[in-house]
Amino acid sequence: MFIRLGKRSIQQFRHFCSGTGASSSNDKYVPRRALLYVPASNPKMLDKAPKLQVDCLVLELEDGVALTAKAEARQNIRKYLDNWPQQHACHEVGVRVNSVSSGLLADDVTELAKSSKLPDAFMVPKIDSVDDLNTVWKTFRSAYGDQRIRNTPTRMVIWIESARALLDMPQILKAASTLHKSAQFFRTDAVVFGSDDYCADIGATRSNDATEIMYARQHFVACCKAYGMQAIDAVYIDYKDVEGLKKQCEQGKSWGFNGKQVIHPTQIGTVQDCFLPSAERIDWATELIKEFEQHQRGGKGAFTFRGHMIDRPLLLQAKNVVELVRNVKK
Ligand SMILES: CC(C)(COP(=O)(O)OP(=O)(O)OC[C@H]1O[C@@H](n2cnc3c(N)ncnc32)[C@H](O)[C@@H]1OP(=O)(O)O)[C@@H](O)C(=O)NCCC(=O)NCCSC(=O)C[C@](C)(O)C(=O)O
Ligand SMILES: [Mg+2]
Repeated sequence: MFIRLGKRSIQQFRHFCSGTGASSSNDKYVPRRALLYVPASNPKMLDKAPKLQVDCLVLELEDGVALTAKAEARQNIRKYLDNWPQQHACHEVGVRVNSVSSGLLADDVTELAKSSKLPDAFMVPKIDSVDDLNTVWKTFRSAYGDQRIRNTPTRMVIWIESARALLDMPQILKAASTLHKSAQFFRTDAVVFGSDDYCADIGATRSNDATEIMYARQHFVACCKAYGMQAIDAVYIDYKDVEGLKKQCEQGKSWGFNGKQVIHPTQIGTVQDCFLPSAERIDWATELIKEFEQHQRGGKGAFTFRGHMIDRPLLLQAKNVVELVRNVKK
């Protein structure tokens, strides 16, 4: 539904991917090429949400909602959960609650827990420390009760938005994985870079070419990938500048990001097209995996494919391409 590829590539792909499916809903790969914020204080935007052809919807309670509108926005999301639309065009509906440091998290979660429905993901901004993560867990346990938040398919997506958090990412991401493994709390499978808050934190001036966050973005990707999590790139706030958005998407993709945050529906197409592998790349991945398997059977670890030396790391990159395309199709 979301991709524009030749019929042949898709058929070739389907054939290739059969049998490589994820084992359970908890392990499922969720495509998050674009994450669109929908401020929950705006009923008109919420009404449109189910039809938006975006990989991931972020029903927003944090900075996209004024302090004076928080209570109403919480109720709007609770009602959205209660009257869960029969169909969504997206792969994931997440709710971005307020941060631990805001002092508003408990009120958010208490209201959301009144609904019997859990969203596909809870999204938690400004995770600054391992302590913040533990507070999130305790807040959810106290509002929902232990049983409702254990072993569910609901994911957690967290935001890194300060210098301290950026440097402490290894500890934070490790703690998120441990919380899932030891307490069966929501699985964290994606991390989002909150570059505007990060710039405010380090005193940088935000620019369209984003040189001020180059180091942070590259460090961020390395940490996400070290812990097996998707890396979601910065918002491009100049939402009418399509060329600038495209350029930043391409840069992020080539650095290893899996997707990008968007604030306006007009940004979705550019971002999702960019983060979808091209037909040539899919062909490369499909053929490479086939050849790798043949060489493995012949006892060879490294071999030449289309003029390049191929070994296991290239195989893993090819498998990422396969998995993304398989999951992007509903
Ligand atoms: C920029 C704004 C104000 C322009 O809003 P607008 O109404 O002036 O735009 P428009 O061009 O007139 O809108 C055209 C149509 O699209 C709709 N529309 C427009 N936007 C949306 C949307 N997001 N979701 C769903 N529908 C949307 C809008 O309702 C309208 O529908 P209509 O033609 O039927 O009248 C608006 O797009 C918006 O509110 N976007 C979300 C802003 C937001 O949530 N920001 C917070 C997240 S980013 C952040 O926190 C930072 C970060 C990550 O944490 C960190 O880097 O630190
Ligand atoms: Mg932020």
